[in-house]
Amino acid sequence: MEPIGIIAIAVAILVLAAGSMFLLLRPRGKAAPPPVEPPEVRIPEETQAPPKGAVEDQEATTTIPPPRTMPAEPMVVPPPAVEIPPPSAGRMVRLRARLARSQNTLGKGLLELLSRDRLDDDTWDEIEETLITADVGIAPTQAMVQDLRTQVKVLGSRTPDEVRALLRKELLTQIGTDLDRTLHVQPHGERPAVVLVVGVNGTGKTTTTGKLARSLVGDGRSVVLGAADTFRAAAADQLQTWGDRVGAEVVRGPEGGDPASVAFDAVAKGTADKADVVIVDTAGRLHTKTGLMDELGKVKRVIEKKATVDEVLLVLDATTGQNGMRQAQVFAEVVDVTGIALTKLDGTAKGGIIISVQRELGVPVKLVGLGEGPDDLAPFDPEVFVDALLGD
Ligand SMILES: Nc1nc2c(ncn2[C@@H]2O[C@H](COP(=O)(O)OP(=O)(O)OP(=O)(O)O)[C@@H](O)[C@H]2O)c(=O)[nH]1
Repeated sequence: MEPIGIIAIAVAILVLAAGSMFLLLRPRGKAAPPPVEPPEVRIPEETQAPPKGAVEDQEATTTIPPPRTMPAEPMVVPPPAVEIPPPSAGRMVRLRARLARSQNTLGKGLLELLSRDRLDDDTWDEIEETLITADVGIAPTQAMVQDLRTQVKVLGSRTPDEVRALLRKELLTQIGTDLDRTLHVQPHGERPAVVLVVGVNGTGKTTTTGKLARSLVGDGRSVVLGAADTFRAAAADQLQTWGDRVGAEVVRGPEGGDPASVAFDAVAKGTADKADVVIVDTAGRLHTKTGLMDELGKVKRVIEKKATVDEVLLVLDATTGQNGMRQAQVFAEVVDVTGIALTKLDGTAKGGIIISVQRELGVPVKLVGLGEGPDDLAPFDPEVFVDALLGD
């Protein structure tokens, strides 16, 4: 065969082979490019979020493997920082602006009326009404009007300064400047002084007990608190918070337990710790007079097995007026009240209650509550009070 023939046959074989290879390898139909799958990410078991409902089921099932982490260090909760409260002196001066509403009624109102050129019967009626509205009470109001009438006659024409001096003197006479308003909280040698806090619930009894503890600590005394208001569970917790803040021990009993037993334990603790003062917060429910007498009488008798009750503080809410006064009278008949803590005197126009409560109960107001802040309880100072009412 001619070389040209051989070449032609070889080319033909090559073309045939290439054609059949193309047919074999050609893709069938128009295929889409394969989707690009994201690479699989494996999350370590501990960090996977639990399926919905797994948290609730955790207690009921044992299928959740225990955590593989190292056991955590036990959490140490730092004890609450003990505060150093300010001393009680000068508090009433600091809080005098809180008497603004009583200042408008008793102070400015009376000053304006007494400064009129002619003081006719209508004006004296207005003066009387102002005093009654401020809760001065009927009998003290009549006494005040009588005194003021006499002195105005003596004076004749009056300068504003004279009117102010006249009213200042009269208010101080009615409030009393020579009553013993000191709190009896001196310890007896190794034995602490005991303060019993009584009064209707909601008057601010527990708050006043806590504030008093703060103020005594601020004056450098050591205090033990007795949560003998076992009737209201939250009262003991409330007192605990007050005590914790100033580092005062709080003795409490079971809810609904015997208040006398808590009072006894508190006095025992105060004696053992050589505390200066034990303050006992009582429930003093006004169910019946005999029930109240039994409860408070027992608390007092039990304390007297170990100590003496130096002070029985009656807490009275200044905003409750004559109704509060009637309730206070029941307490005064049941225990020998030695002093009154008049709360919520801030924001009330009824500052005259100081005059009526002292007259009705025959005991001095020793403390006044002038706000919800922890240091808003002040030893009552008649001169600062009257000057705050009359303005400078
Ligand atoms: N504005 C004002 N609020 C006061 C004053 N004293 C107490 N309060 C508030 O009166 C409310 C009642 O006080 P509590 O101390 O819980 O009353 P309580 O008499 O102890 O009540 P019980 O524990 O149920 O006996 C609280 O909101 C106190 O903050 C005060 O002087 N001024």
